Amino acid sequence: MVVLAKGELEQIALPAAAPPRADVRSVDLSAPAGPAREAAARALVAACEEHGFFRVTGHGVPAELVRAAEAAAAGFFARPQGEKDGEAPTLGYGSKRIGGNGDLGWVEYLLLGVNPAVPAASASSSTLPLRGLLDEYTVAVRRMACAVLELMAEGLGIAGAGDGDGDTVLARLVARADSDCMLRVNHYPPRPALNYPCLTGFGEHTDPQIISVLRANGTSGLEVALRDGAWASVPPDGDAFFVNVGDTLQVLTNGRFRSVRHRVVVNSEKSRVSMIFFGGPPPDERLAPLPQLLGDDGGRSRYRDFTWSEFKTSGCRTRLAEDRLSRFEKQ
Ligand SMILES: C=C1C[C@]23C[C@@]1(O)CC[C@H]2[C@@]12CC[C@H](O)[C@@](C)(C(=O)O1)[C@H]2[C@@H]3C(=O)O
Ligand SMILES: O=C(O)CCC(=O)C(=O)O
Ligand SMILES: [Fe+2]
Repeated sequence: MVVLAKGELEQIALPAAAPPRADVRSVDLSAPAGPAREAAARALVAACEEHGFFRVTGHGVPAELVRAAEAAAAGFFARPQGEKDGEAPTLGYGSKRIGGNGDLGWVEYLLLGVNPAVPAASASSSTLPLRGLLDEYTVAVRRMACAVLELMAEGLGIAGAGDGDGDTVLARLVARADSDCMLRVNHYPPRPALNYPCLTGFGEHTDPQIISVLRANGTSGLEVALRDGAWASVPPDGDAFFVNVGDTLQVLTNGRFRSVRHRVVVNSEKSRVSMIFFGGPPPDERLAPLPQLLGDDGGRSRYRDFTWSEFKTSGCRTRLAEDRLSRFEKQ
């Protein structure tokens, strides 16, 4: 349940709007080596440059695992409020407050680190099955995120830039044992019967990490900002995965890829459950445009170097909608 205090509803009310449908590009991760894979890699790069957003097909994540994780999450959100609140320390349960700087949304959520020291130890007997399924789901989606980054490296012509262990430079940033990855499960209850036609579910923002892999239960609500700033709605698709370019990937590509601004609007009678994997780098990783990608800009980097923990610390002080990269841009 999401309970808003007097005055808070006005903060998240939105005017009725039906943005046009986004033209979401599809990338087939299962394309066989050769011309088909080269075409998929080119399509991926074009989508990241143009929109910072695309759909992934041929992803290899078992549908049964997705359904089971989503059903277990929906079951958790249906529990009594007191039980859910009790899982704040173990499952990162929260409601209506996003981050610590006053952002509100018509949402309740779970927010989990992907590399906790002893994952199952923090789960109670009643949340153990949910925790186990979310862990299994995360492993599968993280693998997919790395496969997307491998294909991306091929499309960018930097696939030989690994250290010989098979992973390319981009995939390795998310694959390492100490990579700072997270899983978020959001539940947007149906829009309440009020005077407002639309509510902010999750306010507009860009994701700070390298890559986000999102899926939802076939309920609409996700919108992406186009280059001209206009919103476009992402058609609901219960079977697909969507990928967002994050701020860090914008930096690594020296601004060639676009960290996509997105939001969730609640105007549906159906509840929306989404699961998002955020692939972030290890805390001490120094981030800067990849040298191989500086060519197009005459060798000039648009961003100053920073570590992921520096970026995270500075980002945690910002409101959701703020541009977190501007302070790292070179003049
Ligand atoms: C307002 C905030 C919530 C957020 C941390 C921040 O200070 C700014 C970035 C927000 C965001 C957006 C993407 C992810 O949902 C998230 C977990 C993340 O890494 O950055 C959230 C943060 C959060 O909810 O704590
Ligand atoms: O719940 C969604 O569909 C998107 C949420 C989102 O953008 C986020 O959690 O960062
Ligand atoms: Fe997001």
